[in-house]
Amino acid sequence: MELNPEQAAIAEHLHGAILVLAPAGTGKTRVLTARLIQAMKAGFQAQDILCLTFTNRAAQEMKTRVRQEIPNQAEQLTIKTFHGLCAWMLRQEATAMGLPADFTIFDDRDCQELVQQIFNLSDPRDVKQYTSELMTTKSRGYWQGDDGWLGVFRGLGDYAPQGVKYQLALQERHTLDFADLIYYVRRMLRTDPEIAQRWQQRFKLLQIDEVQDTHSSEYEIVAHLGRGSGNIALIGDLDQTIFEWRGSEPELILSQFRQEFQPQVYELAWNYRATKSLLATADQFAQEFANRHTRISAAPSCPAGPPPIIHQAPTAQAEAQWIGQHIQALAKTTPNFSYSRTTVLARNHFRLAEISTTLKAMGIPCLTVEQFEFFQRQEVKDALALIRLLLNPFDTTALRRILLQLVPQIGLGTINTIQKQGQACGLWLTDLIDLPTLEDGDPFHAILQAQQSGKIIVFDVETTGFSVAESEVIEIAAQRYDGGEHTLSFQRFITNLKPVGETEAVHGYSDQFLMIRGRPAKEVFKEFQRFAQGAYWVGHNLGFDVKMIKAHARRVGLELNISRWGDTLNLAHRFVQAPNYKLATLAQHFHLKQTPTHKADDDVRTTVELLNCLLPLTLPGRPQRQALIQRYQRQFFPFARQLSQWRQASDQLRPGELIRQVIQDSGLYRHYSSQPERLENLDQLIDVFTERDQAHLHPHTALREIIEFTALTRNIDRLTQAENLVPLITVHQAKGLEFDRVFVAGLADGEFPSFRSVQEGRLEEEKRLFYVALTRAQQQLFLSTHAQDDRGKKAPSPFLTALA
Ligand SMILES: Nc1ncnc2c1ncn2[C@@H]1O[C@H](COP(=O)(O)OP(=O)(O)OP(=O)(O)O)[C@@H](O)[C@H]1O
Repeated sequence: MELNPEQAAIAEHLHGAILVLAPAGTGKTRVLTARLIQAMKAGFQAQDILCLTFTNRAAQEMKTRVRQEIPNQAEQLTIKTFHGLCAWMLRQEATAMGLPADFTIFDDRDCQELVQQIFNLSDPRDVKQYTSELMTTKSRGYWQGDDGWLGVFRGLGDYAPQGVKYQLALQERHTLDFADLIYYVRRMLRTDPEIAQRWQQRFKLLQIDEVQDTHSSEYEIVAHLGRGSGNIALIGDLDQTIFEWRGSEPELILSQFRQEFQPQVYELAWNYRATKSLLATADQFAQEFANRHTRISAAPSCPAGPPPIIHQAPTAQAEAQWIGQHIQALAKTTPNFSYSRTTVLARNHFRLAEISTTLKAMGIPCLTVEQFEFFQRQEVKDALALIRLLLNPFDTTALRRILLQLVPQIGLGTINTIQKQGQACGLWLTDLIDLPTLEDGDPFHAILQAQQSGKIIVFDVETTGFSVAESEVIEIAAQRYDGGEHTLSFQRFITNLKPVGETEAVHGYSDQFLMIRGRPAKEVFKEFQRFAQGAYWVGHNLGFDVKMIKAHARRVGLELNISRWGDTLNLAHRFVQAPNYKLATLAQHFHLKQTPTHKADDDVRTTVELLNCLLPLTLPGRPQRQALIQRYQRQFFPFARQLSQWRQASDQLRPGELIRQVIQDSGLYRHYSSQPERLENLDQLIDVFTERDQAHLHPHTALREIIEFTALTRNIDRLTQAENLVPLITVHQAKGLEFDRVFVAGLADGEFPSFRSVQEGRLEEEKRLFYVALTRAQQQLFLSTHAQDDRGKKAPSPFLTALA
């Protein structure tokens, strides 16, 4: 990869802190990629490097480029978005944080649906606004006092109690929203010194792209991770700050970074992206900024190029046609014309939707806003909800969706009654899709019965990681529980086959210790099976442990029969209001004698005591729960049976095969049989699941990774150059991208700059947004507007006037 001397100096500066602030098109992304390669050549291990990008698409592109140069190491690099990084960290630390280890992630729409229910809203604009406020408050907030979530949501004023309700609903569903990802990581790093220190030592080299759009809570995490090695690079362009409305605080972050890390500052002067003429236009416009940070200069190799074409059409329809005609002409006259190298940008989705209708009618292949939102499409969301429910049996939001769409005998009235009446007695809607619960008539029937006959075993395991296919169980501790009096205990170490590596810091057992004290896995599993024979298994936050122990036993040729088990985390979620659900917090809440220590046998003793406190809490609501189940069980049985069959299949089938079967059996094809486009999308979804399957992972882990991808992925991540279609995208989405030809449409006053942003005092950010639009073009730029729409005359944008 060719670099100029300034770029090369940055790529080679690997030790210590650096700050690169440089204008659009000067090769920041190129340098970051080159720097990763350089670091590995200089001896940094790929697994010690962290690179944060703004989109999954950018992360993917960077990985692909590194792979071309250093094929066998690229996979070990951690190149992620902020949310991807946090999800990955929390997955590893979930148990210590009192979060369910099998949590799933809610996308924006799921959050909005929940907000709509909890805040009882009808106007979609209100739903969006409330959701956004909730998220901002949470990702900024930190809870210091004893008032728990109420403290976090204090900023919401009178609505704080609803904020708490929303949070409890997430908790019940074993899901985290995007703001939770940031929130929990910050809390973890602030409150758990052991974990904080471990993470501080985790990476030896860090680089963060697009720093201008980073929140200070995100910076807090990055700064923490960077403090260990001090090798941290921040890169960005203050003139392209376009997310302050969503809470980014670039000036504050940079001043903190300068103060703490004393970075060497680099600048990049030459723009390699565009023609001299287009750069002169961008430069002219940037003079409008109240506070300009960088100067833009054309690299000597840049061609002169034509000036931008500016056009005012009489109507919006005529403007769209003008764009279409130009694209058609370009396609005819340009050798090797590629539709995907031409884009239409606009300030809002409405304008793009209008233009896409016209372009489609003119036969121009284009990728519309709707197509970008693939994972949000109704039929796709239906199929994803089914899979989510397989992975996470507590996902009430997914269940509500499925019941309303696919189970005709269950309507909103039934769902609301169960949820409302269930709240008072500890019954959840998701209990009604659990076959054993339907058969027993109460979710706690089996555990209460096992308690009476002294047939509960409480257990805990230590493992070498969180990969179901690869990690090993290295310790099992268990106690037979008979009401707390007489206990028979079990405790064994297992010799590991692969080195424990970094996980030693978590469980404290070295390879050497396990070699001396451990025994072969198969022997230990067999003994444990004998010990636990006929008992009901219980543990704290053990959804993940059960998967691990089953998978490990299967690898050594043993089928462990753990069909039913109970979780004290689940009991606590239903019957205890605690600031969090870590074992230690609950031990404190109930004043238990035994406190947990992270050692499996101590934790088992604590869990036994905890169970003693929790089981009596299930008794008062028992008659109401039984009555509710009896009333509705017939309606739920067929779906519960179906789900149980899929769940069994999910242990064996690869994700692509599983989703195909689920889509077929669920009746989704039938449901959408009259809408071929939706059927096509379902088939496309099967393709996504097949393509993204990582064959080396356990089917469950692979499935979870894909579901996480569908939640974390942003619209723009689906933009691929391979499909030869003109992408129609908002300017915000175009950040970091480049195209041969760019059309910026809807440049009317009130639309761009947006009326609302100007009203709210964000004209400067609108200017920067327009600057981002101008700097996406490599060869040609078309700026257009219209003189009139349904509501009357429209003046050209002042941004256009500034270019005249
Ligand atoms: N030294 C170089 N020689 C030739 N081309 C270069 C050089 N450096 C960068 N480029 C090209 O210039 C273009 C812009 O580079 P890149 O996308 O890395 O810039 P950037 O600073 O990240 O831009 P932005 O801030 O707008 O996202 C790309 O097409 C890249 O390949």
